[in-house]
Amino acid sequence: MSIPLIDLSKLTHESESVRQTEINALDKACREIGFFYLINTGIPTELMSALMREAKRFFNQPQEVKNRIDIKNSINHRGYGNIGEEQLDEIGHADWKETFDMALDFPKEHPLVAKYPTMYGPNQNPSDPTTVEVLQEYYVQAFQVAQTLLTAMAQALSLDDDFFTRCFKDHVTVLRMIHYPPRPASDHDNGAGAHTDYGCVTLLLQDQVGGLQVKNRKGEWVDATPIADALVVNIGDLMQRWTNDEYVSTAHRVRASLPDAHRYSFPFFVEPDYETVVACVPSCATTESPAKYAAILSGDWIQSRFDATYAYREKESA
Ligand SMILES: O=C(O)CCC(=O)C(=O)O
Ligand SMILES: [Fe+2]
Repeated sequence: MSIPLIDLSKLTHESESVRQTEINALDKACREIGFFYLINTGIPTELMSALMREAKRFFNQPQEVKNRIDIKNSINHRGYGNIGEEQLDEIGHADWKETFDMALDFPKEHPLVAKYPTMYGPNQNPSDPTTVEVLQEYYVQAFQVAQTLLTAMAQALSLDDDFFTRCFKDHVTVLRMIHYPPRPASDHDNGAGAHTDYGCVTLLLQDQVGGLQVKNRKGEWVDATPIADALVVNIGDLMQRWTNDEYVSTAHRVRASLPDAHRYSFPFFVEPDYETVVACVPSCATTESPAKYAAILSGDWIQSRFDATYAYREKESA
């Protein structure tokens, strides 16, 4: 099974038939593999290149500079994560990668920060203002793409257009930069262990190095070969649960770079407001196939997944 291609510009096309054909293709991809390439996203190529450039500059800094914004010093999961910090595959090795996470910046006085301090709050920004500017601009543009996609998914599922997007007022969507450094030839090749994503959807920008693999229904690992300017989109566990398993959250992994290659990627984890009640969407439950999961708060779910994969959070909660 190969990974299908969806054209974002067609999802809002003025021609009803073009639009409907693409929405159907999107729906099929979400049901059958839970992964697709997204082209014509509207995100300028220059912005993608700028993000790549800033990531290289950021990760290239001395270790002690990066450690000043260590994610371990942040209770709301923002900032720099060193190699070995995260282990996505619960039974394998820690991941061979370093990361930087940012999300919406909520001032300390905001009531949601007091209520959910581990999810809301300030970012830990890189010291270079250009890096911060590029990250923020990309966050805004990627969020627009997410809104268009979520609207099309609502249409595909015969829901109100804003069924999903209305849950994104105080959302906890995360933009992450990842650097997979060259690994010693003798070491394990676990760039990112096999896992599913926790949230609604993930929009991934990757460079041309390759390494991302997706598990198909037969259990075979299929390469998500990079396509220039395209995003790789996948369904997360929360969306699978929301749609009563109609849309599938599929396992994927990253084989670590070769001893001489650096890889950079940028997942954008689209996650709704903490207090979004995730209960089976009406069109996904029938008398033959009733709702399988109890309603939960989106934030409670995401939080429980973080705690399982981050060493420092495990220690805190232990
Ligand atoms: O780097 C990649 O290509 C994928 C990363 C990923 O799957 C994740 O961070 O959830
Ligand atoms: Fe992932």
